[in-house]
Amino acid sequence: MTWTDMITESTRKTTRPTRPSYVPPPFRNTPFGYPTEAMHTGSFSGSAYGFARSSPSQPGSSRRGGGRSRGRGRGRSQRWSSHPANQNFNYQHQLVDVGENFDELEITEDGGSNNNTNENSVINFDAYEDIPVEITGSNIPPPVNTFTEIDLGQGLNENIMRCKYVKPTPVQKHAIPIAVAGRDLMACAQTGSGKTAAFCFPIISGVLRNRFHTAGSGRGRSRMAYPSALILSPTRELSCQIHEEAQKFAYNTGVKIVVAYGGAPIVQQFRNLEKGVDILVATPGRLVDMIERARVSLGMIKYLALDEADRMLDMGFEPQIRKIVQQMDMPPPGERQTMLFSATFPLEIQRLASDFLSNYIFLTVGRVGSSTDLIAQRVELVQDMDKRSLLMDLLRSQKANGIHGKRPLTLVFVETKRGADALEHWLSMNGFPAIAIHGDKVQLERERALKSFKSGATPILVATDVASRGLDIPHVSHVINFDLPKDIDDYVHRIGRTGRAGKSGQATAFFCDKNIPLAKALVELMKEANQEVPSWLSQYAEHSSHGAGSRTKRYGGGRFGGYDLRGPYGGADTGLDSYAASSAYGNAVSASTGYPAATEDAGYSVAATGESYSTASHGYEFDNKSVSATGWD
Ligand SMILES: Nc1ncnc2c1ncn2[C@@H]1O[C@H](COP(=O)(O)OP(=O)(O)OP(=O)(O)O)[C@@H](O)[C@H]1O
Repeated sequence: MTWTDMITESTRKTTRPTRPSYVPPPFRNTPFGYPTEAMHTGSFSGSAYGFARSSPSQPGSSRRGGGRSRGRGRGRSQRWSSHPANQNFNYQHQLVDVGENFDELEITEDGGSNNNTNENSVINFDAYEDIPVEITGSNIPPPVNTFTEIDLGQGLNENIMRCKYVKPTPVQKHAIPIAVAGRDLMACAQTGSGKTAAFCFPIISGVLRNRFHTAGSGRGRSRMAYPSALILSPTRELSCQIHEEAQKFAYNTGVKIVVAYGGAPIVQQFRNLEKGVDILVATPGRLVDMIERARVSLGMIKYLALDEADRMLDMGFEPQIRKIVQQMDMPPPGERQTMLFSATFPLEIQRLASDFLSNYIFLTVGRVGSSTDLIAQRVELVQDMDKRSLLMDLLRSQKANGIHGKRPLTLVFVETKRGADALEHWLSMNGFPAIAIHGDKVQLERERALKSFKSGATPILVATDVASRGLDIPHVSHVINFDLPKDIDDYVHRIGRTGRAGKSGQATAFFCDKNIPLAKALVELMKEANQEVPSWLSQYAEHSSHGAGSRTKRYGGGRFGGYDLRGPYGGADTGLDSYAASSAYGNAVSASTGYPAATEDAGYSVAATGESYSTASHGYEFDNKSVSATGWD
């Protein structure tokens, strides 16, 4: 059985019975399952697509390939091709007809209605042009402006093109070179800004580089699986989404990716593991179960990524996470590479980071915990009893505004599971097709609800916070906080289900008396995202204390936004005390891609590296070499 047969087989036998097979959206409805003739004929060459520019070498960054000698163009391409691992997947590449296999992988039940072919190519890149970037840590690898500047390998580069990812997003520009250089990373970037690829690409590329053995399943008679990468995420749906994304990125490379999450039969997941696994995507609870049953060993883990790490703590997963990372057989920090990603990083997660990460780089793209200004935010003052009629008015008024001939999707967040069921029922009775998703529904119902919403069959999803994090659903044009969350970070993630990948979105919040503790944080957040704040909300904010949702409390006082707890030099023992006092960035790093002058004071970052970044508009300097870094260019 070929690898692609196996992957198709495993996808068919997925524990998610409503999704028998999968084809990544960008590849659907294309004659051969991929968009261009050039791809079909395999006419990419390393020099054309892979390795056009060499990066300045970074001291101390060589552990996992980042410090390998790098040539330019053809020379580097030849080196890559001669790599045994690369020969292996080139060989597979020749044997396997890409188009046929994409046809095999097609999702049939979507009926094409969830087809977002070409969507990535129309991403609004300009939307991120002036995003502020802050980096702390030592020996920071420089950012890139194109994917081809990074030595990700031919197979992955081809898949990036197939996905129509034309340029890296800002977080990808910075995070990918850092991760490819083998460095630990704590990265915070706004919702919908491409964090998934930012950790998937380096992991897949690293797995390919180190692939001298077959994927880690049982050795000898043991049925233990030995993945070399682990991606932890808080919810089942998010784990499934990351799994699908990663499969798309690893298509036809031979990298085996398996997902494990609760609420689905564990036996099927064991079978998937037995077929071999390089990258395991898992929720913490199910993973602990598998480890305790001696079906998964973490002894070979080289890459560990925690997506939405702060949410995992909120959900009470800290004991499981600590168990997985610190008390099992996982290699310690320094021997594995660890990455934490989220759009929000409250203080408690930074403390966890200091236990899990080694000599890490702290990256923030956009202000920590901020919402993107692609989302138009409105807040309506309303009594509890009037919420339903206000919701009805909103839904009626948007009914006419279709996207691509389809009705826009609306995500309505409520506080409780019972509230979700009740609102779903009430909306349905009133002629608004709605479906609910929450933690009391069995997994199959949750998946059906999500699928029906994604496809547009049921254009209103009533959800608890189970759907607030990470889910990437095209065409969500409006997020309504029917009940506001208690915590501002949850608000940020909820509204982040719209306004993704450079597209605009709308968010409406129903504010009632019990939300007064959130007023201050909400006003700060809205102002920062250049939103109009109603005067009544400002008044509430002035009269309320910091309250439960306070950003100041969450992010540690003083500065608005997050900062590196290790201090301005990222904890580096610089021996350069005098530099700490200097604000002139001498021998220090401050990275800002076109940081607006008005906000510059809130966004300093320094690290002692001996390099200097210029904060002059749209430019960097590395070791006196100018590198264009104008956000997206
Ligand atoms: N370089 C790129 N070019 C075009 N589209 C991209 C690129 N990177 C990511 N995307 C698309 O942007 C969307 C959002 O990406 P992703 O889900 O990774 O965001 P995120 O930052 O993880 O969001 P969240 O914080 O909500 O989890 C996805 O549809 C993804 O396919």
